[in-house]
Amino acid sequence: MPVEEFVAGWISGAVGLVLGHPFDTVKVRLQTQTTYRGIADCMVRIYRHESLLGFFKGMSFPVASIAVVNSVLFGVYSNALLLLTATSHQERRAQPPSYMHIFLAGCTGGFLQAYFLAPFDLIKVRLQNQTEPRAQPGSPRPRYQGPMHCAASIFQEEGPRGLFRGAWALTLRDTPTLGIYFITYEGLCHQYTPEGQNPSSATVLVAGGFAGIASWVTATPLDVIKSRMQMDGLRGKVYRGVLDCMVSSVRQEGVGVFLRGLTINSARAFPVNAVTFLSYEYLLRWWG
Ligand SMILES: C[N+](C)(C)CCCC[C@H](N)C(=O)O
Repeated sequence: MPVEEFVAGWISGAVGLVLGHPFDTVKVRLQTQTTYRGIADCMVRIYRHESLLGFFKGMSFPVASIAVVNSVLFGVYSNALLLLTATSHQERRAQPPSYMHIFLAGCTGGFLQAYFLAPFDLIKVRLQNQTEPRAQPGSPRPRYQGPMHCAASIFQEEGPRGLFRGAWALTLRDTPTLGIYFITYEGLCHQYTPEGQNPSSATVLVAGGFAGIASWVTATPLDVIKSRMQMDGLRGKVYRGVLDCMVSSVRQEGVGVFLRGLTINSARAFPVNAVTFLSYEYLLRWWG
């Protein structure tokens, strides 16, 4: 089983993640709190109240965990394609796999990574939603002191299953949309690359960026539900499941609720996934 894909997936994921984290914090706040009037208002208030550091809340854990999550995604995707088409990463340029195979391999990668991602994502969302400014003398202490404390508190208060709160919504969000992610990427690369050649850096950046947008646009409705399920219980409101969360969100806020965070998700998706795919391709060619 080729391991390069796993390592390349890890490094490229980390590069994309740091770049995209400030967007991500604004998104999570907009999706789960109702006090902000929009993206700009949210950014200004985070900056004023919590300084630049406010945008990077909850980042250390995802950076550490992306090693597992992105390597599972890219590693499983690439190895699933190898199983389905019997071609390696390099050979696929000359013999492109069918879109059906790309989609299935992407869905498999998405499905498996969701389980690794679930606890890390839960902790990230809980920390991002703490609005207290960072430790100033006399200020109230936030509920969670950091990622490990957050993980330990959830474990103590809600048991090991508590760490998987929202995991089902996350799996539903990621399985089809990661199929869409890889189809868009491979499709655009194929379109703009002469037969049998490697795509140019510009092509990889643009195809990666649009893959990110296509996948995030389709993922946003379930992303809203996922974030809400992860915050559930902390501030009252108890949803009976994914469907119940959908129905009660729509009843209270209208169908527009599914679009919450769409603009910011897309704005974040382009640069994050452009650099993710660029570093992924180059690492593999370099080791190739
Ligand atoms: C499937 N869904 C759109 C949810 C995620 C796509 C993941 C791609 C990348 N790690 C990123 O954070 O943008």
